Parts: sequence; structure tokens; C-alpha cells
Amino acid sequence: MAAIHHPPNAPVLITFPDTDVLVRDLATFIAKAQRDSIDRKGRFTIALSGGTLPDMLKGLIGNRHIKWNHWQVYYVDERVVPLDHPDSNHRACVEALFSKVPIPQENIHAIDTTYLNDLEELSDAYEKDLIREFAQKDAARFPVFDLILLGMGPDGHTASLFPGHELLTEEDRWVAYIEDSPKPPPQRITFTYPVINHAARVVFVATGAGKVDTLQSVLDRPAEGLPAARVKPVFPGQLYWFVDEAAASKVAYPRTPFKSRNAHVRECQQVVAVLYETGDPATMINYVLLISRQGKLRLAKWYTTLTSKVKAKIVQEVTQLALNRRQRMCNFLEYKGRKIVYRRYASLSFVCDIGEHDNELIVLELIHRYVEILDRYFGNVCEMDLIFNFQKAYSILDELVMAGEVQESSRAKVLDAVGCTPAVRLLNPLTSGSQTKASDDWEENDDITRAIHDAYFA
Ligand SMILES: O=C1O[C@H](COP(=O)(O)O)[C@@H](O)[C@H](O)[C@H]1O
Repeated sequence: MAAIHHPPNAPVLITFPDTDVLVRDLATFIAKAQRDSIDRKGRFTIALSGGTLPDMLKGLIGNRHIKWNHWQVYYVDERVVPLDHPDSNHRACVEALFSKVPIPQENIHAIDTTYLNDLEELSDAYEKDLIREFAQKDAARFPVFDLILLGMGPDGHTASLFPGHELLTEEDRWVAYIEDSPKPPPQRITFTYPVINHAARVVFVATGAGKVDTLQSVLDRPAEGLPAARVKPVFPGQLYWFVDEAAASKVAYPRTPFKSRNAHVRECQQVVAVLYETGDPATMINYVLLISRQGKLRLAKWYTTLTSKVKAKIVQEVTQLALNRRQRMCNFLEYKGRKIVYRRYASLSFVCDIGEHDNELIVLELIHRYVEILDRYFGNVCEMDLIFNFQKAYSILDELVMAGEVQESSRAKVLDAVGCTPAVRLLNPLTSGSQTKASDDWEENDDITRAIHDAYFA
């Protein structure tokens, strides 16, 4: 598990030209977060706000990637009114979203309105609902939501945490109540900061010119301490700001370019990977497998943390996938939202799992580079070489790839590093590669080396 005392990650500010684009990308972000969570643990826990937020969720309507029956929905805060009252956050979410999608009613956790006259009972009951969902699962002291969506009022409040209110310092309770909200209605219940700040991901959505000064304070002068500025997810949790141009116009805080938003999805996967210790981090390569024609695993290098059960399942499924491919079929296939790149050499299949946005051609070349180096090292490498010298096969791979990223693309450097001298290389000319040169000068004119190098280091 990640170090507990690590400082929080810096917020990621993503700006959008208008709310339509924001709505679309927010839906994509949520869909990816959901998929990642469901893949890991079969459910997706999300907490929603009221105010303008429910309307920002309409990109989820009709979205075929959403698995509504796996969602468990909570409310970040709720006004103490009947559920059909115009002030109810639940009602706003039902009207904007839940009435238009096939989510099971029991997956939406609204307040228990039998306690509308007793705020303490009401917030306790909601806290108990959270305990049922999270205790002994993925929470110890506080629940760990997969995603919390927040809004921010023009006064800087978020959830029902208002400027200068004593609830800003609440450290123990998960759910608290407030009787004197400056924004009507006065009676509300709200998640406390410890709950918000333990989420894997927190996304603020702020739109419109009315939020421009508040946003500037929160992002450029967080020490002013507005309630929204106090949202700082505990590492490795990540805070995102999804903001339109109108709200962001005065902000100096660095924006993350709109076009690289996929990077955030990766970051997000990494966050959850660390939180749940089950892997799928933001590395390019998740694992490399070498599988014999008989389906025997000859080498397995994992660049992500997975349980042995999950690994065994992956090996079994990927082996089937790779071996069932005919010679002329494409070398890329989809597997659990990622990509499998494989290449067959005689009796061995080399398989890499990479992210859906990674370049499969480069990975194909990387596999080839690995085989070339093995060839050079062993002299026409065969399965037996790898069985009897598996440590060497691992060390060569370790020189090429570290922590799931390519770290060296030069054959000569890798061979030097594993103690294969130029003299030995001369004895073992390339046999699997397209070039068969008897000297070591091939690095100079090597397109593959350059392509790999450019893709990763340029
Ligand atoms: O009262 C509330 O206000 C905040 C912010 O609302 P917005 O209309 O400015 O987006 C909201 O996030 C919260 O859930 C709600 O109860």
C-alpha cells in the first residue's frame, strides 16, 4: 500500500470550451472509472451532489458503457426535505438522470425520510447506510468511494460545508448535520471532509462566470481556506476540476491540455490500483508472457500488482486467446479494455498487455527487439534456452522494460548490460531479425531503435 504520509496529489484542472463538451467528457471519465472499479471488485461506489451537478450527468443517459446494476449511489449532501420536494438533491438527480436510465432503485441510497424531524437520527441512519456498504470491504476508518462528484457554490461551499462553519473541522463523523445553512434550506446532512478526502477520485464540476472569482481563490490562493479548497484527497487519491472557460477565465493555475485528457483516465486507474492493491496502473505494459505452443508458461513478468488468482486467470485466458489465433490473423486483440499485442516465433508466443491508448506497433517492435537480443545472446534462441536460462531471459527483459515502460531500446546496450560481449555477439549473428549483420555497427542505422526511442524518449 502507498505511504500513508505522502502529501496529496496536486489538483488536475481540465478546462472545456463549453458545457456540452464538458458533459460528454465527464461521462467518459465516469464510465472509465466505473469500468475500472467493476473489473476489480464488481461494483462502483459513487457519491453525487445537488445544485447544478445533476444536469452535468446527462452524458450518461443512453451510454452503453454504463453498467447501472453495479452502481451504488450515495449523496454527498442532502437537504432535509421530503424526497419529492423541489429542494431535494435526490429529486434533482432522479429528474436529471435516474428516471432516464435502468438503475435498480435499491442501488440509490436516499435519506430515510422517517427521520426528517430528527437530524441526528437522520445523519446517523445515513452513516449506517455507508457503513453497510463500506465497512470491512474497502474502508477501515473511512469509506473509500470510487468517485465523488462535487459542486462549488459562488461562496466557495461544497457539499453542505459552508465558509466559517464548525463542520469544516469535523474529523471523526462520516455524516454530519447542519441546522443553519446560509443557503436555503437551512437543514441538511453532509459528508464530512474525511469521507470526501478518502475517495479514490474526487471531481469538482464548476461552470459559469458566477464562479470565476471563487475558482481563482480555490486554485490560485488555496490558503484562503474556502471550503472547496479544503478538498485534498489523501494520497494516492486524485482531485480533478472539470471547468468551463467561463469559470476558468481568471485562473492562473496550470491547466492540463484538453487533448491529453486520456492521461487522466490513466492516472485515475493508477490511483485505484494503489488503493485496492490490485493493479492496472498507468504503466504502458501491464505484463509480458511467453507461452509455448503447448500452452506452457515459460516466462511471466508483471508490471502491476495483481493477486495470484487474478494472474492465473489472466494467464489462462490470454493463453487461450493467443494460441487460438491463426497465423494470418492480426497481432492485436482486445482484452478487458486493454490491448494484447502478441507475436509468434517458432514454438513461442510473446504476449504483452498494454493500455488501450498505447501504440501497439511500437510494442510489436519491442517484442521483436527482445527476440533479437535473445537470439544474439543465445545464438538462435529456442524454447530450451529459455527453460534452462530463464534468469537471463528475465534480466534481458529487465534491461529493456522497467516498471512497465521501455527504458532501453538499443540492442548493444542491453547486451552489454547482461554481459554479452561484442565477441560473443559476432558468434551469434541475428537470426530472427530482419537484418543479419556480422558487426555491431547496426545501431547506427537502426530504424526500429529510433522508432522505439522516439516514441518513448523524444
Ligand atoms: O447547496 C448546494 O450547493 C452546492 C453547489 O451548488 P451549485 O448549484 O453551485 O452547483 C452543491 O454541490 C450541493 O450539493 C448543494 O446541496
